Amino acid sequence: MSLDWLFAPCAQPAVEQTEAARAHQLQLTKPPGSLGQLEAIAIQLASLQRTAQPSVDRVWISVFAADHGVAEEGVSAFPQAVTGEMVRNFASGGAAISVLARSLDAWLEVVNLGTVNDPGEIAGVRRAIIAPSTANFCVGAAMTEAQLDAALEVGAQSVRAAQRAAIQLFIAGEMGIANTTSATALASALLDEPPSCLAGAGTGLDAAGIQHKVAVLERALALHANANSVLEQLRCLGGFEIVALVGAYVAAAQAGIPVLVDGFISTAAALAAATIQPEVRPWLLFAHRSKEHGHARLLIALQAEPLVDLGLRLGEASGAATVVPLLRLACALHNGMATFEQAGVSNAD
Ligand SMILES: Cc1cc2ncn([C@H]3O[C@H](COP(=O)(O)O)[C@@H](O)[C@H]3O)c2cc1C
Ligand SMILES: O=C(O)c1cccnc1
Repeated sequence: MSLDWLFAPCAQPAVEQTEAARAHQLQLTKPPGSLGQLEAIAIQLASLQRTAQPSVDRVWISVFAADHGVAEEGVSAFPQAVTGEMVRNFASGGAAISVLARSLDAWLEVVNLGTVNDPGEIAGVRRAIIAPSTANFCVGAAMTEAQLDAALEVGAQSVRAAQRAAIQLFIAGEMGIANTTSATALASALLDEPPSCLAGAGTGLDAAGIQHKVAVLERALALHANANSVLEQLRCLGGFEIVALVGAYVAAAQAGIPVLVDGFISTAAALAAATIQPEVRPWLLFAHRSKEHGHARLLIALQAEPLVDLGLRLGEASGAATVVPLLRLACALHNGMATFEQAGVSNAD
């Protein structure tokens, strides 16, 4: 499989719609700028959707699930079997993201890229199995080149499915025990910062657990010190679900679909995507600041100002889904408020 598609150009936001939306906001019956980030979101969505009337009624959520070889180093508070068990829970409607997707009337696609405790064929799960797990990246590369290509392609396939459903906003999330270790390794490599500055509690490690995680990460980063392109860093340190997120973000930007990014793991993937192609960056909106320690640092690197900080640290796309109502309200205000002229309200002198 060729990776040529990954370097195909991204869509361009519509500058004229940015200007028109900005001018429109100034006409609405409120002091200029008083709706803060709600104004900025509406303007950004108008530009990305190339319309005077932005909307995020039609939302797509893909959750990519996969297991990690590095779990055998004891870096998570939970056992590896949880990944496969949660795939079943996503599909049967009991997971946080299942409830959020239902409440938002959003499409929910669950994608299994490889779980040790494989739930098999179940309704509502797309099987895109690459291997039961990545390899332990403390011992060797997490995956082969062919597996990297395949995982990127799985993410792009989700975007194509979302495109067929004519969706207006793409969200992706992840599930994979030990994937905060993989995401932290990736963040360390991309930012060239020590893991001690980025590692956090994940599912709930205590201080000693985090110290052990840092030691594991230091070993892994030393082993893969020669990985000096983003794709090589993804291959050596990534997970199948993280690589699928990268593929999805690039494909969404190429397709001209706005993306709402979730928490720490998704943001690490977003940084990888924007490093592969800087033109991905304008298509990304950032939902929330996760409680996971390294997230703030990743957001700074992406010059991203997330909309909320609710102390979330779940993943699964749950933080992004939680913020969709705010995006809908931003659009409703932009499209529905009266202008000074329409309402007969006096504007500033
Ligand atoms: C029941 C359960 C549901 C989850 N949903 C997301 N995660 C989150 O926790 C995992 C990452 O944390 P760590 O690196 O510490 O393993 C990922 O699966 C992530 O999506 C979950 C974790 C658990 C236990
Ligand atoms: O912010 C996240 O994405 C996150 C944090 C902790 C555990 N899982 C995911």
